[in-house]
Amino acid sequence: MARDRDEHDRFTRPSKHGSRPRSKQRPEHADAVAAMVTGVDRGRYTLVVDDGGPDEREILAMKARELGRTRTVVGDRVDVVGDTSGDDGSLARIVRVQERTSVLRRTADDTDPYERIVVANADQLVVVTALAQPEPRTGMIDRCVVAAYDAGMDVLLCLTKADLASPDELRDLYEPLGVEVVVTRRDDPASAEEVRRHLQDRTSVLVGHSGVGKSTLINALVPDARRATGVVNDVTGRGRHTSTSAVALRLPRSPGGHEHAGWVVDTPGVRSFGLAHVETDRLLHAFEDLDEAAQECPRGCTHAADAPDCALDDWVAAAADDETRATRTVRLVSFRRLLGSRTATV
Ligand SMILES: Nc1nc2c(ncn2[C@@H]2O[C@H](COP(=O)(O)OP(=O)(O)OP(=O)(O)O)[C@@H](O)[C@H]2O)c(=O)[nH]1
Ligand SMILES: [Zn+2]
Repeated sequence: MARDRDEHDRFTRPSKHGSRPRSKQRPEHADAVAAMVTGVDRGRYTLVVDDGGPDEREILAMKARELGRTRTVVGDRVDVVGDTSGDDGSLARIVRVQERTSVLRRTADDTDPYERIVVANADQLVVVTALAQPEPRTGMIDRCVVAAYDAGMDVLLCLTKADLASPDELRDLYEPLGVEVVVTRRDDPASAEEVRRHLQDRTSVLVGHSGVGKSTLINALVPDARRATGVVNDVTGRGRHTSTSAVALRLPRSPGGHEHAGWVVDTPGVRSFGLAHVETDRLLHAFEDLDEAAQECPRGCTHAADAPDCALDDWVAAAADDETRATRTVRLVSFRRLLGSRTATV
């Protein structure tokens, strides 16, 4: 499978470039400052330095030429040199990108060989879906779950507009996959609080289709975020938030509380996840029980419903009682649904 070599190598073989300084590095880099990327706009990076500390500040930076093609995305931990004061007009230089703990990727569509990194170092993907207006689309949710599990991230399914329809069906569909579910409605501030508890101390990426209430939710969580809500002008789209790149927003600290309240990354440009880069085995790792059972599968088993001698079917059949069998069946059917979503069109 074709990949963006540069990014792939950095992620899976960090030892090649390593964190040890390379010989051609200039001595000034020894006193580089650590920072996190919170926004990217046409080659200019917004960073936060001393996150949660006494000298916390936002600075602007560009990439040092020596970084070459290495892509830098929101969530990246980087080292910067130069003017890191954050004063008006100051500009620092990013000289290193630290190894990533997670990489949320997508391909533009399922036949596109080029994958893009959406966000680095995030813990959880929050899939915002309206219970009605617009109708929920399980194909889209499935693809988000696959992308998250492939990245090694947890999934929180946030079901909005609970005043319009019941969440029960979707809950039953996603809880067996290990997905946590929260239900919200605009007129119930306690529901936003529950979402906030799930976001505490973590970096979460929010995705959702237009109109699902994502901006409404973000504004409730991050009061100074000012994400544009509602349709302003159908023809020109003017008056809407026009940014299409990801941006990290800090959750406000609770009074007297945490040093780090967590980050939410809004991704206005991401409407769906192409999954051409996802490998079955990586997806399987997100399901511990299935992963273990699949050790008995024939070599090269696809684990699909029509795969001959797939040990996952034996695992269901070998259940000690009806209840266990029912639970295992739901797990396997759900997993196979996700497998299928890699090639389904939405
Ligand atoms: N009935 C109901 N409507 C809601 C709820 N939350 C948001 N809405 C409405 O749904 C519409 C879309 O909300 P937004 O927050 O703008 O949705 P969005 O997902 O950010 O969509 P874009 O702005 O197009 O990206 C608005 O008219 C909101 O007022 C809710 O809990 N119940
Ligand atoms: Zn199998």
